[in-house]
Amino acid sequence: MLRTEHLNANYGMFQALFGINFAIERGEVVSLIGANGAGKSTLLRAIVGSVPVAAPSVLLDGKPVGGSAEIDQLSRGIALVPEGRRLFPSLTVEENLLLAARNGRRGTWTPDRLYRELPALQRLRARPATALSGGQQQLVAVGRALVTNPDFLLCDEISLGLSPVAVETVYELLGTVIEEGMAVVLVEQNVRRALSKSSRYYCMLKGNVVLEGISKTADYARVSAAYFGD
Ligand SMILES: Nc1ncnc2c1ncn2[C@@H]1O[C@H](COP(=O)(O)OP(=O)(O)OP(=O)(O)O)[C@@H](O)[C@H]1O
Repeated sequence: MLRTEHLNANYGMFQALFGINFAIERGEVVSLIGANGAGKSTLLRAIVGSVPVAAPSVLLDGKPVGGSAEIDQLSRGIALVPEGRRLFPSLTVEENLLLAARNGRRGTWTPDRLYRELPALQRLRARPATALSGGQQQLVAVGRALVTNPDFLLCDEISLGLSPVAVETVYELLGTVIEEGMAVVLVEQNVRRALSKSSRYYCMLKGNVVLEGISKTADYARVSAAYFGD
């Protein structure tokens, strides 16, 4: 299990997270919803170590892993697909994937497997990553995390700004990943999609978790009130 315990996070003097208790079991799909600025990205960044936190507040299987660099979290099986993708612009699709694979763990996800799952990506492998469409770049961004073979895949707004067809392709890939037992955290702007793809959800507001529950039985009126802080 990956969890945070009373996690606080600051950007300088500004406190972005207040005592967050969040947990995800191996193989589980959990969504994280909330308005802009609620702290969803900060929570994911804190888990992978790109926002500093007190070491005991992020725990993997009961052991503190907070405060480590992102590359150390990859070796522990925690990978982030960051908001805005952040591909290396000077590298090709293939180079982006190979670099990630080298920093991650060995497993069933390799660049070749990814090309088999996504033949369109195979044809683009020699292109600079930034010469791709938004949807294609998002597939590379998800692929880059997948080839590190994580147990926990943290996805930050992977459907933002994509065409409906591109969103479908990205979620099809995630579907395969989930079926094979990888745990996924989904930060999603689209609340309906978030709830339909996850078994549990957390709703954040102003750096706090204000509501959590089972996605299937979520009461939309309550979720909406928590989301907007009514
Ligand atoms: N690098 C940073 N420096 C200072 N403040 C930041 C930084 N990144 C985020 N914040 C602030 O932290 C708070 C939480 O932001 P965060 O990006 O985690 O929210 P979010 O829920 O992911 O929203 P969004 O959907 O807009 O990404 C916001 O008030 C934001 O302005």
